[in-house]
Amino acid sequence: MADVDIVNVEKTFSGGKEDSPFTVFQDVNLSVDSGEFVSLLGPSGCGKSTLLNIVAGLDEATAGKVTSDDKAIVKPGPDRGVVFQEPALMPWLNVKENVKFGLKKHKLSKEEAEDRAVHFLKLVHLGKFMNAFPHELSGGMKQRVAIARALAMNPDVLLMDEPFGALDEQTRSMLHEEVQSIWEETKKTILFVTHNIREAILLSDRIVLMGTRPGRIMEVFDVNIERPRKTSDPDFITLEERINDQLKGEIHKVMREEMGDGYGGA
Ligand SMILES: Nc1ncnc2c1ncn2[C@@H]1O[C@H](COP(=O)(O)OP(=O)(O)OP(=O)(O)O)[C@@H](O)[C@H]1O
Repeated sequence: MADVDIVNVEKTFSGGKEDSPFTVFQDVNLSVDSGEFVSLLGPSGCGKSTLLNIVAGLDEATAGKVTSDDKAIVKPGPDRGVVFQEPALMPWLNVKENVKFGLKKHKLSKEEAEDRAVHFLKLVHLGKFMNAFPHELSGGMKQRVAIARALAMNPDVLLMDEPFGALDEQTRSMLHEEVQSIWEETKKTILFVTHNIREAILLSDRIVLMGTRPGRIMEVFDVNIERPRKTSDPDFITLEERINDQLKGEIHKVMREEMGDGYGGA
């Protein structure tokens, strides 16, 4: 297990809009405890994916520092697994081979790699589909393979960027249950990007609401609701409304700036 510390982080893209430097966010500070489930929520473009990519080591902060267990993050590492919205499986490999492929750098014996792949595929309920090929799977099943692939590498931190964004409501809901039980069983530290307020409340210990223009952390909500959570729970509804009000205000701000006088929203 490991924690993540994001200290005074800024990200500026040099070739931003109209080719001038574009600062996505500044002074972002966030500590994620070991074993904690934290969601990043915010309007499109506020920099959720950019921040996640910096923690993954796939992108670099312009200023500030990001550490995991006090070690500076400068590149991707086996201590951090990433699951994206698109599962990006290799079509020529079957399900088990796809999971084992991710283990190549781990220098495991053949038996160990096999055991790990089988264990995590069973954990995501794909025990019967180990020999199937990606084109034979539904979107939800493909995403389960991607989750098993990330977990098989045994990372301390799991970084998930809208992993269920492309799935239908029912599949999404099943995967919510699976992610919760995996998290409870493995006690991974999870940083989870989503647009979906309900998804964030269902899964997280804390929800970090990000705003845009300038990108920043607006508010951090503790989700003190007993698990398993129900969307009909009065505490759930109250928190959903609080977050929704803040998020709506932020989205209207973006629309007003983009559309000027032509915008008829609140
Ligand atoms: N490589 C890049 N070069 C220039 N600008 C970029 C680059 N990557 C992202 N951006 C800009 O940075 C901002 C933040 O993007 P990012 O994808 O992190 O936002 P997001 O909150 O994850 O959005 P969404 O919810 O729509 O996925 C956007 O305005 C985007 O256009």
